[in-house]
Amino acid sequence: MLKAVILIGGPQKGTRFRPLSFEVPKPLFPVAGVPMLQHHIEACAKVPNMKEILLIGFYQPNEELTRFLTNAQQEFKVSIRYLQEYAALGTGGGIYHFRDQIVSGSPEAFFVLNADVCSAFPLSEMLSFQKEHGEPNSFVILGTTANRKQSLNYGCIVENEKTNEVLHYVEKPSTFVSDIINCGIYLFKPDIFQHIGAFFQKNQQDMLLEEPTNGWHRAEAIRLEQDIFTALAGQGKLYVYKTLSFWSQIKSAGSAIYASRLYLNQYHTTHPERLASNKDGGPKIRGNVYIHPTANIDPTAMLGPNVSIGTGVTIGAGVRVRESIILHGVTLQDHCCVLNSIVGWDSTVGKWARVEGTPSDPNPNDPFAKIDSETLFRDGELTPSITILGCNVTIPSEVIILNSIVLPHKDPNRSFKNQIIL
Ligand SMILES: Nc1nc2c(ncn2[C@@H]2O[C@H](COP(=O)(O)OP(=O)(O)O[C@H]3O[C@H](CO)[C@@H](O)[C@H](O)[C@@H]3O)[C@@H](O)[C@H]2O)c(=O)[nH]1
Repeated sequence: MLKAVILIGGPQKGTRFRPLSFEVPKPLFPVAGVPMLQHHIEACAKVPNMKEILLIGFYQPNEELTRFLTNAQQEFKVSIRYLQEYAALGTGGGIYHFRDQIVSGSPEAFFVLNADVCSAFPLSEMLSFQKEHGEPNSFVILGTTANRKQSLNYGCIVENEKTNEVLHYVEKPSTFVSDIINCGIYLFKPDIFQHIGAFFQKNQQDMLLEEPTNGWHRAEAIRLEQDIFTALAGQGKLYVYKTLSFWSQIKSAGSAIYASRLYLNQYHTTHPERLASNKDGGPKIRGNVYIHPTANIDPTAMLGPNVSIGTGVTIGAGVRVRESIILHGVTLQDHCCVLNSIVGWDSTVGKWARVEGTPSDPNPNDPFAKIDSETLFRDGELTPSITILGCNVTIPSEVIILNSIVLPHKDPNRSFKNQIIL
C-alpha cells in the first residue's frame, strides 16, 4: 500500500502571491479551474493502491480548507487528512514530526509533493523506476532539465549517467552545478525517517548545547534538501528520475497563469469535459478555455486561449478575455478587455475598460527555459508583470489598468500604468 504527503506550507509562505493569498491560502488558489492542490490529489488518487493522502502545513485549519478536503475525499474516494505543524518545521521537519501517521498501516513507500508545483506528476513512472534502480530501499527525486542560468534557482543534481544515482546535491547553488533540477516531487521508503532521525538527533545535541530552553524546537526544523539530500548523495541511496513531461513552479501570480495553460493543455487527455467548446448560443472560444457551469456569458464575448472562468462570473456583450484567470463572482461589463491578468473575487471591470498585463512566460526559443518567478521589484522599479486586481475591486468604464497590482477593495478612479494601487 502507498501513501502521499503534500507539503502545503503556511501563511508566511506564498508572499510573492500577494495580494491573492490574502483571500485564500495559496494551495487553494484555482489553477485551470480547480484548486492548485486538486491536481496533486487527482494524480495521487490515480496511483493504484493509494490508501491515504496527508496534507502537512502550518495553516490554521479553516472553513475553506475543511470544505475542500471533505469534497475531495468524496470525489476521489481516498482518505485525505490535514496535519498541522505547531510551527514551520521545514520540508523535512513536518514529515518527520508526523512520521507515525505516515507509516501507520505500513505503507511500502510514500510520495512527498511540494504544493507549489504544477506537473504531469509521473508518479507511476517513478514507482517503476524505483523498482528497476538501485537497492530496494532507495529514494527517488523527480528531476527535469533547466537552462544553466535558471538552474541556480532550484536544487541541482549531479547524477551518474549510467545508473541515475544522485552523486551530488546542491540546493540553489551560487554558481553552476548541473542543469538537472529537483522538481520537489519524491518517492521515499519508510527508511527515510532513519536518515532524518539521525540528523534530528545530531541537531538536537548541537542546539541543546547552544540554547537549552529552545533547542528542541529548533532541532525539529529540518530541510529535506540541504540537510538530508546533500548527505544522502553519493551513498547509493538517492536516484533521480528525469521527466520530459511538463513541470513548473507556482511562486508568483504570473506563474499561476502559465501553470493554468499547462494544465488546460493536459485536459485534452485527462479531462476533456473541462474544456469549453464553440456551441450555438455560447461565447466564441479560442484555444483552451475552462468555464464554470454557473458562469453567465454573452454569446458575443470571445474567450481564450488560456482562460479560466470561475463560479458565478458574468461576462457582457463584446468582452474579450485572453491569457487570464477570472475568479468567482466577477462581472466583466460590455466590451471590456482583459489580457494577461488575474481578476480577483467579486471585482467589476466597467464597460470599454481595458485591464492588461505583461506575460512572464518562459523564453519560447529555449526548450529548457522555466518561468522566472520575479520578485515585485528589480533595481528599485516595479517589474512589468501580469495585472492583478485583488478581491472586490471596481474598475470604472473606459479606464486602462496596465501592468499594475490593485489591492483588494480599491476603486481606482482613473487609468494607471506600472503601479501598485494601495
Ligand atoms: N509543511 C510545510 N511545508 C513547507 C515548509 N516550508 C516549505 N514548505 C512547502 O514546501 C514546498 C517547497 O517550499 P520552499 O521552501 O519555498 O522551497 P522552494 O524554493 O520552492 O524550493 C523547493 O522546490 C523546488 C522545486 O519547486 C526545488 O527545486 C528545490 O530544490 C526545493 O525543493 C512548498 O510547497 C512549501 O509550501 C514547512 O515548514 N512546512
